[in-house]
Amino acid sequence: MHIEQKTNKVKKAEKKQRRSLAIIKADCNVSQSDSPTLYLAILNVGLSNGLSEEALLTAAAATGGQVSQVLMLPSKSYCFLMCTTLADAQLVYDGMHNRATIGQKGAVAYLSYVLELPQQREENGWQKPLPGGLVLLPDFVSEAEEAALLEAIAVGTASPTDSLKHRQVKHFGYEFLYGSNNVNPLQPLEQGIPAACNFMWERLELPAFEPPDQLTVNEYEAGQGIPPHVDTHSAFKDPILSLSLQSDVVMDFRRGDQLVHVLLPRRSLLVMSGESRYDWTHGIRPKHIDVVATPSGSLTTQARSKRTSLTFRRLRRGPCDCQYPTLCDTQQTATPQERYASHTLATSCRVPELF
Ligand SMILES: O=C(O)CCC(=O)C(=O)O
Ligand SMILES: [Fe+2]
Repeated sequence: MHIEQKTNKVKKAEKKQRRSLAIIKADCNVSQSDSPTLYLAILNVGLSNGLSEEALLTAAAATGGQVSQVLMLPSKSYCFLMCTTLADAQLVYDGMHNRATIGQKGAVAYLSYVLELPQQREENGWQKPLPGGLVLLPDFVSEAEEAALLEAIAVGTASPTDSLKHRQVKHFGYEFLYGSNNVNPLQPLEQGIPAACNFMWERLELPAFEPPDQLTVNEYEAGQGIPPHVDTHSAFKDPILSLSLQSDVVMDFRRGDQLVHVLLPRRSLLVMSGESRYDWTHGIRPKHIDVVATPSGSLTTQARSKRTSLTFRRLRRGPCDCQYPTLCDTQQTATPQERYASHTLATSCRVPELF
């Protein structure tokens, strides 16, 4: 009886596998391989039936096999992995084939070795150089300094805490107005940037650095994020600084069809200047688990916890004169008169649905 049941399970798997392999051959021109390869097709589960990249990587990691690339295809009930070595691919195959119930309603994954990955439509955002002008300074503050900063921003805020759709914010120096994506330079808040932050400016060692006069504190619960946006050009100068406290997170930078993932470790400072400040959007996807690259280049998952970020900026007080017109609210203004007026009017950013 037991053997009979097992045979049925194997038969069902083989049937599903054959059907799915015919589909990926037709869809992506990818062929099955009878002997192990680095490439695995994950059949019967995919984006179309609720499988996430994180859930797939978590299941693969549980087999002990290392994965170096994931390819999820929109609206498909299959996806692909590339493993780091053949031994890794075999571990993932043996550990997941006809075992891993990672799809919706416990749908089981069937695996098959394939000769190659399909022609990639989505870029792999991990193997890319950082956008120009983006600098990440790990361990910029110590744990003791992190605790002192959290204490300093928790007390005596002049602006009330705002509860945005997806996160909590507080402002110092000037309030950031989410309706217009701008600040009113004529209305400083009673409370400026806490003096406890000042030790950071010397540590930066940036020539001709003007200390910031505006601070936005974002508090993200695990699973919360911020939509892709560019900080309004006419509102703030270059650079923009973002200090990550309490949790690591992955920030995505995008320009046209380019995508670069940047892991922001807890206690690191991100300096956005030049191209990265003006010509790329930045955002954080609302997820509980991040996919991150390991030093050896393979991919793994990492759970987020509550993160507090401190974004330090300096008001521009005039139109923007950057070299990057695409996302520049000043340069996208229609007439010279409007261009002149843009530094007094609250202008909205060109990236819609910002916050
Ligand atoms: O949380 C962060 O590091 C980024 C916040 C941000 O981009 C902003 O407030 O404009
Ligand atoms: Fe921003």
